[in-house]
Amino acid sequence: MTVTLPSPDAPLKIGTRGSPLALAQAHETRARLMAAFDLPQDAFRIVVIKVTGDAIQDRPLKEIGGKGLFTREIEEDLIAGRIDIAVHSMKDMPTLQPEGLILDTYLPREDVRDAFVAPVLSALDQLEQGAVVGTSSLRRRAQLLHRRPDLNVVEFRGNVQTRLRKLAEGVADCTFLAAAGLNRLGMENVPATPISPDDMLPAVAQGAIGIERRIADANTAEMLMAVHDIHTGQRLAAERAFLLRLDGSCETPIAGLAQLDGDTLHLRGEVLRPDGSQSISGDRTGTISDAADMGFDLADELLGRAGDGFFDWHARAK
Ligand SMILES: NCc1[nH]cc(CCC(=O)O)c1CC(=O)O
Repeated sequence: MTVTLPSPDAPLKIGTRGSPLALAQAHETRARLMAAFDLPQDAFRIVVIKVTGDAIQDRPLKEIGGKGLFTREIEEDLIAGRIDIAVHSMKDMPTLQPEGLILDTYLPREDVRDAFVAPVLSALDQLEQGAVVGTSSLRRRAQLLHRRPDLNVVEFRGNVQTRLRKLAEGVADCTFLAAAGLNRLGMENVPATPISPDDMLPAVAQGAIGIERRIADANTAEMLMAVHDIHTGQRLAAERAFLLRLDGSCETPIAGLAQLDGDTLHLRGEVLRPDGSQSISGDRTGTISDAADMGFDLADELLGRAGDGFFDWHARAK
């Protein structure tokens, strides 16, 4: 099949949220497509789409509830043809997409680690007894409380810039941000120390950008193959299968990371109680062709070890 390339007269419309990080990811996608096909910048149009999750800033996400708070409007525009592709942070994406859409193109993954961000301190163990940690991530909250039950975790919503401002205002002693986000925003000046995945296992798909499209749009599928990163795809296949089997929603503290060593895939996963009182983790090693099965298998093991009742808060929250 020959690809019909976009042009300034018929640009490819790239849908994205309007946060600085989302825009940086859309710009990276455009730059990679421009390079792959030797296209000018105006062969693309970046379309900023307002989503519910960004509009409501004063309430915790779990109170607003509902799935797809950051994606629904974008996916509606994609289905309706108002945009041709949508660019997402893969870690914010549900494991299943709406009918007619597919999310199987991934750009090369950035740093997967979480970073410890504090004006003065450089590591978690330097925090005083009872120190205040700002985060809106259930996973980070549970992982921190598991290690340091004395910490005082407070809700910290908003985009990266908002959280850094709150930190500067002294609302919390420290916060945690994905290193990938800081790198993509070029924020080298932020006092951030990356944490080894051995100490804090990242969210499934952290650091990966995904590009969603209409299944029926064969031309776009062909184009996107030129920017897809196979290794990221193999790692996310394992991680997202793990998440799918656990029925991961935004209400469940889950962590997962797959790493490649040649053709060998190593997957680690963790589930926690939201209050940090229990953490259950495990790992699998296999070949890349078994990626999804490794994810399902590890999830089954952790579910079995967790036993009845472990996920009860999840049922209650629904
Ligand atoms: N939930 C917000 C979100 N979604 C993706 C990233 C960072 C970039 C990435 O992981 O790809 C962030 C911010 C953060 O966790 O600090």
